[in-house]
Amino acid sequence: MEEIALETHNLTVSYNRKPVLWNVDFKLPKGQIIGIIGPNGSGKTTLLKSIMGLTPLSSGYVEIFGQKLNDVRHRISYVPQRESVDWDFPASVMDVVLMGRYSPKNLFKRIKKVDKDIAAEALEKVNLLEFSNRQISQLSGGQQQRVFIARSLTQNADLFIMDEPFVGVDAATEQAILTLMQEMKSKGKTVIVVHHDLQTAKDYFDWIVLLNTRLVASGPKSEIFNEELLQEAYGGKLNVLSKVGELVKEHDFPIREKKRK
Ligand SMILES: Nc1ncnc2c1ncn2[C@@H]1O[C@H](COP(=O)(O)OP(=O)(O)OP(=O)(O)O)[C@@H](O)[C@H]1O
Repeated sequence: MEEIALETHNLTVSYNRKPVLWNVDFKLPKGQIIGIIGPNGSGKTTLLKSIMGLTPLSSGYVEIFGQKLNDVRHRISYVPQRESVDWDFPASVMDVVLMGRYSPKNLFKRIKKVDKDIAAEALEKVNLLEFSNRQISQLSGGQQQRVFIARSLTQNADLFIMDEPFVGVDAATEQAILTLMQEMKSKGKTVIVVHHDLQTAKDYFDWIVLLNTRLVASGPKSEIFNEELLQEAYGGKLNVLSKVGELVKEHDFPIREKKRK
């Protein structure tokens, strides 16, 4: 593999002694858009939290750009799941985006004009500049999601980690977020996204990690979208996703991609 952005080694995480991630071991390439996919409760959010040091590991370790989290924290931007945020705190949209300009090392820095310009530019990118002074609690769900992405953009990170950024957003916002991800990729950034929708995963990501408590597979999407692996990850739930057969057929990537070239 080319350069590695992130690797986990025998990662096990338990809640109340019940493992929700079991011996998860993978390496993710730099400069790609990576989807973490799996059914409800398969440990996707827990995986992101353990990468970010927000949940204790039972065993194993994580390396980011070959280093420990604390040495590279300033190079990572994390956008949590929208439901996990308390949206009632009193802060304007601009305040929230400006938070991206602080880091644990400079918590008390003074915000300068350049920071405000960067924040305004990020808000412009997510089409929310006109809402700068609005209280964050007075935005729609999709708009709140975009504010968090704007905050993430101001951090000048090399690795972006996002938990379900497409949930509850309209088609235009979904497209805007995808475009931003592509832009990040074109600048050599790595984007890791938790995503639950198999149907769209095939279009959105370059690389897929299939998770169901343990690692089912990790690889370029052309290698991952086959019925056997999807069955392994989704098991009986695949019957619910009635179109999975079509999905696999439709997803004859190697042939299609070759034709396109
Ligand atoms: N703080 C917690 N305490 C106890 N159990 C938890 C906690 N957080 C998550 N779990 C459990 O761990 C398992 C994995 O949860 P996680 O949120 O990581 O899954 P997920 O794949 O992100 O799910 P979804 O697609 O539904 O968001 C689930 O069974 C969940 O109930």
